[in-house]
Amino acid sequence: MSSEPIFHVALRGDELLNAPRFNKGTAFTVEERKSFGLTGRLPSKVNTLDEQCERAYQQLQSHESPIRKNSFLQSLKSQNLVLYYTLLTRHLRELMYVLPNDPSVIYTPTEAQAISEYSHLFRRSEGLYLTFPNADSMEDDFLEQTKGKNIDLIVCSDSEAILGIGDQGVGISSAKSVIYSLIGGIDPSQTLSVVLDVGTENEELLNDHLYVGWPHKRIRGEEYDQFLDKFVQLVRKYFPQSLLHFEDFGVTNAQRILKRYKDTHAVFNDDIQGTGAVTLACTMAAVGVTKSKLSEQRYIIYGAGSAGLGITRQLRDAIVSADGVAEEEANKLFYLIDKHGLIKQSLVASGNVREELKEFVRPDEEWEGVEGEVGLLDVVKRVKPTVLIGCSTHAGGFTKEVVEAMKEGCERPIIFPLSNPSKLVEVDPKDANDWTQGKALLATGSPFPPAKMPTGRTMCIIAECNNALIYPGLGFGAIISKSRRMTDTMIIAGAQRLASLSPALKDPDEGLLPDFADAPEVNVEVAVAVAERAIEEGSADVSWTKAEARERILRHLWRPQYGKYVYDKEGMM
Ligand SMILES: NC(=O)c1ccc[n+]([C@@H]2O[C@H](COP(=O)([O-])OP(=O)(O)OC[C@H]3O[C@@H](n4cnc5c(N)ncnc54)[C@H](O)[C@@H]3O)[C@@H](O)[C@H]2O)c1
Ligand SMILES: O=C(O)C[C@H](O)C(=O)O
Ligand SMILES: [Mn+2]
Repeated sequence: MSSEPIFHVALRGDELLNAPRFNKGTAFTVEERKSFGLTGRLPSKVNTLDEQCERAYQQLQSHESPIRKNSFLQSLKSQNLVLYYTLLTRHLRELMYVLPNDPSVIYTPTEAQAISEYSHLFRRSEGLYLTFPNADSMEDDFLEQTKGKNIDLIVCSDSEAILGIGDQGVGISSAKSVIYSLIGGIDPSQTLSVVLDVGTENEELLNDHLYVGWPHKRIRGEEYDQFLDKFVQLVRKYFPQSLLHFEDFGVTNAQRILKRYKDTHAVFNDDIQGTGAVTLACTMAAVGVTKSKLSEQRYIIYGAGSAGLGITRQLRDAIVSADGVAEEEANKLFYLIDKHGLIKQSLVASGNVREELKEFVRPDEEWEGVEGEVGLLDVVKRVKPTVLIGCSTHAGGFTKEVVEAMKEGCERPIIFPLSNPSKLVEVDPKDANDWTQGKALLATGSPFPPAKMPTGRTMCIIAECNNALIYPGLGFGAIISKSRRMTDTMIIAGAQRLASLSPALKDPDEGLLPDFADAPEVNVEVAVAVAERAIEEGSADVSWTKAEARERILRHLWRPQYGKYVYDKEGMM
């Protein structure tokens, strides 16, 4: 007999069919139809989940463009969660990764389009919308939405810096939250996605009468901080053991907010820490291929925003802890470039450098002889970096001259153009591969097809260095160990585990990071490493030991399945 779980459910009739978490559609059995008042509400055939999946896949295929497919899946999600996640799980490679001419449907880059067209594609609300003028009712709204739920994970965004496409007013939290369930195995009914609507500077949205967000200029300063703090305190009060994930906040808020709360709750900024972790893993794999150390590299970070600083700090911290280099010495390995050129002393004087970048400022003396701003090509030529990482949103910023200069400076340049979505990539990896005669070690932020090699091996796999390859596991590791903080050391442990799974370490012709199709297994490993570390360092709040982490994680992984329903008026709703 099957070990189908039994659920006690209090909903009946249309209410049950309209609850995506419980709806099974035509898969309700004859018995269930009788006890839940569904016999007359469904056609007679009882389908299996397999048959429903086959039908849903056919319907999905009938939509031609990725954005239509994305909308179809969004509708499916609002109808039947188990079917939605089953379909995604079975077609993970195709829907999450890239086919030759078809970009990822549910994530970057199609999700960027879905967010920018949010108000026009809008059909049904999901999660919690906290809008600035409704701040007075925030606690009631929060409780109304979370009543009876045991929330482990809250993903929030104020949408100021969505990917590289800027201020979108509302959007992203639910797409990031889906990845936690799909790849990380976190039960979707224990997650909450939150839109923090504090207005927008996006004129196009403000002038669009169909815009569904609050049509007002962005709130800033003290009022913004109070609004955000009210929300964070609700999370701490009602779900003290939850993980609070921040996504796509603007550069002036991201680091500041993380710093404010990191010692009082398990908070995580994906663009800073998730990106830092996945890029550290990818760089570790690349230096593994070149048989060198992190501390033996010279790094250019092109774009010193949230991701740029997160990556720099993560790499620096790993150099200090793994290679035993003093922090000040490690800082000197980095050259940060932003829109006004290299971050050096005279730029600080002109007020163009954020406080948090100060430890990475280069001395002016280094650049004597270069007039005005020091550009990327100047730095590449003079410094001969071995690693070039892009998180600038500057499409095409790594020109042929820059890439060729990288190759002149070292045998196997490590080049990661990480800006998303695909159209903002600093260099098409195919070009970088050609311009370096296949010598560059490449990874991108959005999925790209393999590049053809000029000689030797036929294909070069382009690793997808996207935080989604690691944040679900980092999050699960923190949640399962009931950690009250997400510490830097827990993140480094996750990144090291991910690096150890790099296919390129076994065969240098393979990708630097595992394929996204393997992301669920990879994230189990990451979660184990994080939970083990949390227990070891005392951040965890559980009675079990480090040796039990794997078994606990495997036992708690959520995977979509219907189960058998029994009507119970005291049951779930
Ligand atoms: N691959 C990933 O997992 C991942 C994760 C996070 C962010 N990203 C991508 O990285 C990019 C930046 O994201 P963010 O959150 O750091 O945004 P951000 O706004 O915080 O940072 C962007 C920075 O780039 C700078 N910049 C703009 N034009 C530039 C130019 N021509 N030359 C040099 N610097 C320039 C900006 O001044 C800013 O400091 C986005 O495209 C985002 O999608 C990728
Ligand atoms: O959303 C992504 O694809 C990665 C990252 O968080 C980003 O902001 O680009
Ligand atoms: Mn992001």
